[in-house]
Amino acid sequence: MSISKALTIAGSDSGGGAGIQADLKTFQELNVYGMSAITAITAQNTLGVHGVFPLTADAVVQQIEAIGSDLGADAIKTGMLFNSEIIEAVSEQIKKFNWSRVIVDPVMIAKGGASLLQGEAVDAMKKHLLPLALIVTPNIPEAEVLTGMKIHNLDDRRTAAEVLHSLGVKNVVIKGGHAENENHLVDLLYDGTEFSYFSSERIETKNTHGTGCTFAAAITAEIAKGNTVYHSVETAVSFIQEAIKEDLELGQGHGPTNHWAYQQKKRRSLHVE
Ligand SMILES: Nc1ncnc2c1ncn2[C@@H]1O[C@H](COP(=O)(O)OP(=O)(O)OP(=O)(O)O)[C@@H](O)[C@H]1O
Ligand SMILES: Cc1ncc(CO)c(N)n1
Repeated sequence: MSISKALTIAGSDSGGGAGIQADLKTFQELNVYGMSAITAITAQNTLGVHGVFPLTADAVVQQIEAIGSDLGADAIKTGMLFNSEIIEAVSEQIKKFNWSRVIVDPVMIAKGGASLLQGEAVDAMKKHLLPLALIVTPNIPEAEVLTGMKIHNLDDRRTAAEVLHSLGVKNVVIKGGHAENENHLVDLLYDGTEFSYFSSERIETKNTHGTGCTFAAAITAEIAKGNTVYHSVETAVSFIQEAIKEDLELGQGHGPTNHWAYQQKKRRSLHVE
C-alpha cells in the first residue's frame, strides 16, 4: 500500500491542542503518514504557555536529516520555529532535500500572549524561509508583522497578500479568525494572479486553541496527497469548521478543537445516503 507522508517541523504543545500534536492528529485523520521534527518544547495547557524550552538548531537538523535521508516526505509544514538559527537551519534542509511542497505557518504568538517567535527572527523568516514556501498561512496580526502594514479591512488584506507574494511565496492564505465585528469569517487565498475567498459563519466558542496549526496541517495533508492548492485550502476550511463546531470542552481555558469531527461527519453523511 502506498501512503502519502507529511513532516511537521514545529513546537510541542503538552496540552495536545496545537503544535506538533495538532499536526500529527490532523495528518492521521486525513489519511497521511505523519512525521515530526521538534523545534521547542512548551509546557502548555488550555490556560496558557507556562514554559518554552527551545532545542538547538543542530537537534532540529538531525531530526530532519533522519527523515529526509530515509523516509522522505511529500509535503512539509513549519510551525513554531522560535529563533533565527532554527529558521536558517530549517531553510538549508529544505533546500538540501529539494522539498518544494512547503507550507509555512508563521506562528508568532500563542492565544494567551506568549511569544513563540523571537522578534529578531522575523527578518530571517522573510529572507530565508518564505522564498521556499508553496503556501504561507498568516493570521491577520502575523500578516501585519510580516508586511509592516496595518490591516483594517479586506482591501488591506489583499494588499498584504500581494506584498507577501512579492517575497517569493507562491500562494498566500490570510486567515480571517482575527477580523473583528464580522459574523462571517473570510479566509483569503492569493496565487499571484487571482484572489479566492472562503467564507464561514463565525462560531461562538472559547475553544479555538490550535485552530491555526490544525488548519495549516490540513492544507499540508491535502498537498501531500497531490491535491491542488485551491482544493487543499477548501478541505482545510471544512476540516477546521467541523473541528471548531464539535469542540471537546476540555480544560478550563481555551480548549482544543475536535480533530475527529470532519471524518465523523463524512461517515454520517455516507450512512444516510
Ligand atoms: N470562531 C470561529 N468560527 C469559525 N471559524 C473560525 C473561528 N476562529 C477561527 N476560525 C477559522 O480557523 C482557521 C484559523 O484561523 P485563525 O485566524 O484563528 O488562526 P490563528 O490565529 O493562526 O490560530 P491560533 O490561535 O491557533 O494561532 C481559519 O480558517 C479561520 O477562518
Ligand atoms: C507549540 C505551539 N505551536 C503553535 C501554537 C499556536 O497556536 C501554540 N500555542 N503552541
